[in-house]
Amino acid sequence: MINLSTVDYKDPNAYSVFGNSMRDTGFAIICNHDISYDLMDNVYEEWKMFFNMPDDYKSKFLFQREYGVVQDGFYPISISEKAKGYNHSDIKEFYHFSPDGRSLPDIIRYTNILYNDLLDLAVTLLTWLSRHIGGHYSIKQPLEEVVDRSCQTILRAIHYPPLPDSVEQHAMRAAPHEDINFITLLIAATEPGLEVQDKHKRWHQVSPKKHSIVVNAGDMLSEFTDGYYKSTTHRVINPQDSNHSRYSMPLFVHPMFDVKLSNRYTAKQYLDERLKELGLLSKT
Ligand SMILES: O=C(O)CCC(=O)C(=O)O
Ligand SMILES: [Fe+2]
Repeated sequence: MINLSTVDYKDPNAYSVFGNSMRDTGFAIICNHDISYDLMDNVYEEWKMFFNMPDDYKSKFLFQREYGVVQDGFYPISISEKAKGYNHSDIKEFYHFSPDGRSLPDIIRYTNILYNDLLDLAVTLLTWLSRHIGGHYSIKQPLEEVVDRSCQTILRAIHYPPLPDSVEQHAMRAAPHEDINFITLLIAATEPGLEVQDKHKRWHQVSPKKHSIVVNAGDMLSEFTDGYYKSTTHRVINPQDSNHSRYSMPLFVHPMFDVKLSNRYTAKQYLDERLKELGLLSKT
């Protein structure tokens, strides 16, 4: 069993339901929030259009390794990331958007607005966690104050294509992993497939309603709170029926680079170490 709560954003007690779910499972689902459903639909539509474009169009927006640490731009399937400890690349292509990054493809018009709305929601959710943890543990700084409101916080538009006839054995849409960042806000995907692992290593489907937002704790939040909110392993499994694409959109909220997460790491040191493990930053 996993006690992952759906939290009504307008419930006066929402901070406590949310905080308990994040503490117990590392995950929660937010419904009845203020982000426009039409906006979410429009952003999905524009990214569907982008991913349907020919490869030579998409490759104009290819990410560039020398561009800083979390690079913005397009990541084709051929260079998709490998989860820590896995030999197979995930079966997905994605685009990393941050407002400080390069200019977006012309067809992308609403993503910027959604990014800002999600970031505002993330800050509110972090104030809830600061309030929730307050009674239990003394944090170094209110969680909402460490958020990087620009370059490191990335909205990732993901396309998981229909599966080829011969999927490499063990290759998955997204292999089991924990998120590196502070918290993640994931707009409900267009198809099922997301699963979280409980303490007994059993997998559980996460089935958010359309337009709700799945929130999960990342490793940096765990490091910052001495493990009070733990990041939880999750994955995206391959469907039985392979002829559907799946789209999803996580916002990876990061702390500012110079934030001291613990005695061991600043946010920048922590991120560099993890990106090397994923093969997204060169090891030299
Ligand atoms: O596509 C999803 O539902 C989850 C994606 C995810 O976990 C990630 O990109 O870190
Ligand atoms: Fe993830």
